[in-house]
Amino acid sequence: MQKDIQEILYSEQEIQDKVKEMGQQLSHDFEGRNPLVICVLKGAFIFMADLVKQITIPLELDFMAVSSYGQSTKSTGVVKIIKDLDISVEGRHVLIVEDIIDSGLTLSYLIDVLERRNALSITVAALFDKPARRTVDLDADYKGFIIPDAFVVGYGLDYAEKYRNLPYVGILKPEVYSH
Ligand SMILES: O=P(O)(O)OC[C@H]1O[C@H](OP(=O)(O)OP(=O)(O)O)[C@H](O)[C@@H]1O
Ligand code: HPA
Ligand SMILES: [Mg+2]
Repeated sequence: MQKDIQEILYSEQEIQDKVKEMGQQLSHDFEGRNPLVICVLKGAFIFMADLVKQITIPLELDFMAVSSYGQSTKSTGVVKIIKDLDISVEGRHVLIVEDIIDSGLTLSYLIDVLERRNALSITVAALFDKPARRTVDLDADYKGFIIPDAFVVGYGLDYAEKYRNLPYVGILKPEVYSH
């Protein structure tokens, strides 16, 4: 796997430090609100697991699986719900946990769905933000790292379902997906 990585952007330690900082901030900001924390599968599964361990207030969590990239490094533009939530968002303070915001299509679709289901508030925490690729006007409330316009993998992020188990985040060598 390592041989397919062009450059490591953030080490395991740098990611852990950032996640801790985000968890502390969220613990403060969501005090008394019993948030429903939603993990956007599959990419956010590691971030979610690490983040909730750093949040010290009561919360509930749930999972939603959506997909739009499939076997490609470009969004298909069609966001599909593969697994829906079990817990109702109606009247709840919702915190969406995402690994990355790229085009913004996934999140704008999700926010729209949750608004129509009458969530009381919707907040987004994303570990990585790639603003150069945005096609919709959208910003996260809590952002970990701003990254360059490159396809990245690791720490939950995949290319064609691979590399999710790398403990760091790196840029995938273009020759891995360009043939
Ligand atoms: O801002 P966008 O351009 O919509 O890209 C971001 C989304 O794309 C990835 O999910 P993907 O569809 O690859 O599913 P996965 O999480 O199962 O890998 C990633 O995990 C985000 O959810
Ligand atoms: N890497 C992996 N998955 C993604 C990316 C990325 O850079 N952008 C959107 N989904
Ligand atoms: Mg993916």
